[in-house]
Amino acid sequence: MKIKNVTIGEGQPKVVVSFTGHSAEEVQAEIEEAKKNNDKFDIVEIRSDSFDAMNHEDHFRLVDNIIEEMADCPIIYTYRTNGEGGSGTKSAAEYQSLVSHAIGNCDIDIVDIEFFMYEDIVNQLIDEAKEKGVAVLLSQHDFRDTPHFEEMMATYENMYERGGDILKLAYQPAGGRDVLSVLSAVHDARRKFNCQVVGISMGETGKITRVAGGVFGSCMTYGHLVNQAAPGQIGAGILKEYLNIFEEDR
Ligand SMILES: O=C1C[C@@](O)(C(=O)O)C[C@@H](O)[C@@H]1O
Repeated sequence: MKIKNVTIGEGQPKVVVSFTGHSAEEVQAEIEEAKKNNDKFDIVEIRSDSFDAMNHEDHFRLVDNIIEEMADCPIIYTYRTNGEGGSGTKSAAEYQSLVSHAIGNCDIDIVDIEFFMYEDIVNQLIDEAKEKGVAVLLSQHDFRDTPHFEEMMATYENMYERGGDILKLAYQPAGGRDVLSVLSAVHDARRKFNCQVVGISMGETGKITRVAGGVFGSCMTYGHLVNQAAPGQIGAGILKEYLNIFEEDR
């Protein structure tokens, strides 16, 4: 999948940096940091749940500002609800209206849609994204637990059948076995479904999935430039260095 100059699913997993600034000033600091370090990441994720205290106009003024400043980079628009570990407190209807506006009016490349949001909302957003040519990233997060392998595979399969271009699962592990299950699910899903997959195990125990997930088929890995967006996220510069280890002998 080629977006701008980035081919997702080829070579190293692509490094996504999450922008989580809560104000115009914090976002500006992130933009400056990103411009100084543009060799350390491939894709920008706008975590718009950070703009929850703003009105609609201010929310999208900041989104458009990031898109304009980071114009060379593929952009993911994400509104992460607090049920899935984000800071978003909007109702389902407001979630739909924000994500739908981003798809219809902003120059985004990928939209993150929470797969376990109401089915009709998810279906409508998927249809709108397809119509607009915006890639659909279907996601599920659990900051407390990791499901069994079979359940993860069923979720990947459902996401695939509903039209996801990128399928992403992120879970908190209780121990090493859970981390292995996530990697196994990534491995099998990548081979079974004709689309891109991501599997993240969070926290310290899960950090291995952020650096070595590509070996098993994960196409992207999330890091940060300024503030961590999730437990276990690694700074983008360090992440790139680790990813290079897997290319050393080539
Ligand atoms: O889904 C993800 C992955 C993530 O939760 C992480 O663990 O790095 C961070 C989020 O910003 C992003 O939307």
